[in-house]
Amino acid sequence: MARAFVFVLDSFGIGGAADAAEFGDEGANTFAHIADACRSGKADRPGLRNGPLLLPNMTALGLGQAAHIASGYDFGPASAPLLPSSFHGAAQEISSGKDTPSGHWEIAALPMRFGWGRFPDTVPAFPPALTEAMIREGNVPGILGNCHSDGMAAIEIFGEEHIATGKPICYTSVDSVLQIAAHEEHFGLDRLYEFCRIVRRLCDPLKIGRVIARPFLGETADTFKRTANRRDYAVSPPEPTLLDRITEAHGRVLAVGKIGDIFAHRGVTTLRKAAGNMAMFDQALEAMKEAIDGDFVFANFVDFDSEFGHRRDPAGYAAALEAFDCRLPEALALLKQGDLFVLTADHGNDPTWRGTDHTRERIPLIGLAPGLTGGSAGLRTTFSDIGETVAEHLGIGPGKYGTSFYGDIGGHA
Ligand SMILES: O=P(O)(O)O[C@H]1O[C@H](CO)[C@@H](O)[C@H]1O
Ligand SMILES: [Mn+2]
Ligand SMILES: [Mn+2]
Repeated sequence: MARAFVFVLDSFGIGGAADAAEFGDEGANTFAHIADACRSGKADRPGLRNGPLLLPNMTALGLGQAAHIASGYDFGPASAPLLPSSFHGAAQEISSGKDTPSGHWEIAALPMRFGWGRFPDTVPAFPPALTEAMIREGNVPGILGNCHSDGMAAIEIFGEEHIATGKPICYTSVDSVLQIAAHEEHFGLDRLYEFCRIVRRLCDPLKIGRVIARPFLGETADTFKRTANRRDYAVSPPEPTLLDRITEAHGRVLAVGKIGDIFAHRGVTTLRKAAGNMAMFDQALEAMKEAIDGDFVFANFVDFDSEFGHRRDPAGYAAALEAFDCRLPEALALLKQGDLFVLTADHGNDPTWRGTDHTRERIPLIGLAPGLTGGSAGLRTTFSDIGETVAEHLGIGPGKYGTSFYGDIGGHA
């Protein structure tokens, strides 16, 4: 028996996806372009950060090697010594989407190769029958938006009209999402959640992955601010995931952050939530301390994606990575012999790229397995290899989709 920990740095892609061109993302590379921006002084921000990207702890786990495996990128500090028992590699996604559920479900050994519905980039974006049903069943006077949009732009453009009319702001993106922004006080937070539950049901036949509540506060376009009360209403995974397999084997899944929502709370034993990466890190440490043999701690750090990737803010993203890296030793210090600790990502979100959407990229898999030899896991053909490695580590039989790399890093023969 043993314990396993997977921390997902939401959107921390490392480029090189073989199918990036099919997504309009050829050349996108979240990590490399942040590092390049830092190196050339383009990610300096007084009072926030300066100079080259410094990630000594992730570098010691093999981030540089992982980047090189994924795209040939040379991070430079990759020549620094690696920690004993550390391992590194990169993985290609096989799911058809580059969204958060696709990435996480594939990590949890359930790739989604087909099947998500999406709304076209037209105005209106939603089919009239859906819009009519949302208004009628949701008992609202109409909807605003009805288009593809960046979330902050949607609030800036429609927020004041929303307050005046009570019409929720409904928008989408290239992902399989229908997002609903509404004012926490004028519209009401509970009412927004209730409206989202109704829209969730209406979206089921359209195979929309998530309906997302995006509450905000403020009174004018220049003062609107989204709050931490975002809530995702996801469809249930269509087959058992690693989380179900672990709980069936009587292990516990200790989820941190968005993980509960992403898996529609299936296979989740306990859930810890917090606002902001640092508070989330505190929660992840608490989960690590609580974990006993057979348990799996699965944590998501969403700020990288929502605060910096979608906002196309390389300096902010770099600062968030550096802050995360600084805290990593606290997590590593909690590891015992026989534990498996993995840092990875669910997709890319290159803050130097066009638009505001995710980018199709490979993901890093770096970590520490005290007691094992560690080394290179190479380039994996699916994110599911991470889930299968966790399964093998926890003594759970193999699933249908991925291949464990546990043997490559010195695990069970
Ligand atoms: O611009 P915001 O509202 O953050 O939207 C983003 O959030 C959605 C869910 O993560 C993505 O599909 C993307 O559109
Ligand atoms: Mn994500
Ligand atoms: Mn996102």
